[in-house]
Parts: sequence; structure tokens; C-alpha cells
Amino acid sequence: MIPLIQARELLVKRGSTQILRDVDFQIAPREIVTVVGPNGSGKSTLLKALIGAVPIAQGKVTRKTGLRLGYVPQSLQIDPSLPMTVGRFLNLPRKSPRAERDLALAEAGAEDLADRQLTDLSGGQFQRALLARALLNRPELLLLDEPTTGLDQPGQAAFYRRIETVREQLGCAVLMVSHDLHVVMSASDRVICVNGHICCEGHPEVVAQAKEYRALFGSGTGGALALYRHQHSHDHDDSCDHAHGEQT
Ligand SMILES: Nc1ncnc2c1ncn2[C@@H]1O[C@H](COP(=O)(O)OP(=O)(O)OP(=O)(O)O)[C@@H](O)[C@H]1O
Repeated sequence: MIPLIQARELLVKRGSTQILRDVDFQIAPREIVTVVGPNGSGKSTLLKALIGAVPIAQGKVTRKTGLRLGYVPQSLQIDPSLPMTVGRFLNLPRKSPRAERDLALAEAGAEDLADRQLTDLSGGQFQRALLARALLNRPELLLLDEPTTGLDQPGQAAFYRRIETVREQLGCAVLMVSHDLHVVMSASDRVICVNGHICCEGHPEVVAQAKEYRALFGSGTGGALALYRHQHSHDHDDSCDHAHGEQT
């Protein structure tokens, strides 16, 4: 199967600092891939490098010809003094036909938000507005960078159920960054652990059976702790039986 995006031996720098190295990655049509890793480990940078939003120092990213992307950023600063409805936001940077806006809003579960001010939305409503904007492009690949930050557990679960529905409706692949390990285990076809490079990856169910599973995910809250204690050893052999320290 032809991948939607393929990266080979990526090196990404910010100034003289190496942020990501030796990244080999690809994503197939309809696949749901989740990127996990400690704060500052390069997860957002990986998404941005794949869509061409940050320059690549070495290596190559190949995108399927004409690939349609939808990107939901980690955060978006809205000037509170600037009045802007969700409907108008969906018309930026270019105006879309009303029917397309209504469809995207419905798919994102935001049909009742079109006339609301962006600055008045709750966290969950704002995420749905961002999702609607990403869906306007009818993406073949939807990228979501920690889309449920600030949502409570039911809000997160509802959002990810919606993403699965969107995947079914649009037939798109999904690449997302998530700190929610329940989501990682339940909603992903593949998990990638990033810490300056891809230190391990695999099918969540396979990972769950492996000895690396406890180091990576553990279970419940302990799993989250295990993830962040999963120290990264730089003389590793791409296995995950080491603990990450948070990168600063
Ligand atoms: N515009 C920038 N200029 C310089 N350094 C940057 C820039 N953006 C990110 N970095 C650095 O790159 C590294 C990786 O950042 P990135 O945002 O990709 O991490 P992350 O894994 O997504 O983190 P988090 O989980 O906290 O969102 C960090 O050390 C960060 O400080």
C-alpha cells in the first residue's frame, strides 16, 4: 500500500539544537497512529516536520501527490479583543461554501456553534471548532496535536469517539499526539514513542503483551507514571525497557 506520508532519516534542528534525529516514519491510508513521549521530546516537531511547517536539516519527507491534510494545532491564541464567530473562523484563510462549512461543523459535532464567538467557547467546544476547520479540507490525513488538552475524562473520551467516527466517514488516516494512555491503548492501530528520535513503536495490543509494555504504559495511573519515568538511555538498541526522563 502506498503510504500517505513517508519520512526517511529525518534530522530536525532548532538553531544548533538537534530536536529529532534518525526518524523513519510512514502512515498508511486509514491508519490511526498515536505519538507518545515526555514533554519536550519532539512530538509536535515531528507532526510539523511531516507537514512541512518546520524545516528539515537532513533526510526526506515524501507526501502522496496532492495529499489533503487537516491539522488541529496544540493551541491557538485568539485575540480576545477581536470578535470572531466560529463560522467566520471557518472562512479563514479562504471562504468556503456554506454547505461545506455546515458539513464540517456537523461532522465535528459543532453544528450549534456557527454563530458563537470563539472566545466564548468552552475547551471542548473550541476543540470541535478547530476540528471542523481541519475537516473543511476533506483530509486524507488528519493530524491532531494533543487535541484534548484541558478536557475532562468524559470530554476526552467523547472527542476520541468522534475522531473514530470521522475516520469512518471520511476514510482518512489519523496521526495524533496524546498523553492519554487509555486512548493510546484503545483507539490506535500503532503507537510511536518519541524521545528525540523514535525509540520504539508497535501495535498497542502487541505492545501490551510485551515486557516493554510495563515500562511504556503500565496500567491505569501507574501506566502514565511509567511512561514518564521511562528513562531514555542513549546507548539503547531501540527497545523500550529503559526509562524516560523529561527533556528540558
Ligand atoms: N520554535 C522553537 N524554537 C526553538 N526551540 C523549539 C521551538 N519549538 C520547539 N522547540 C524545542 O524543541 C523541543 C521539542 O519541542 P516539541 O514541542 O516538539 O515537544 P513535545 O514533545 O511536543 O512537547 P510537549 O509534550 O510539551 O508538547 C523542545 O526542547 C522545545 O523547546
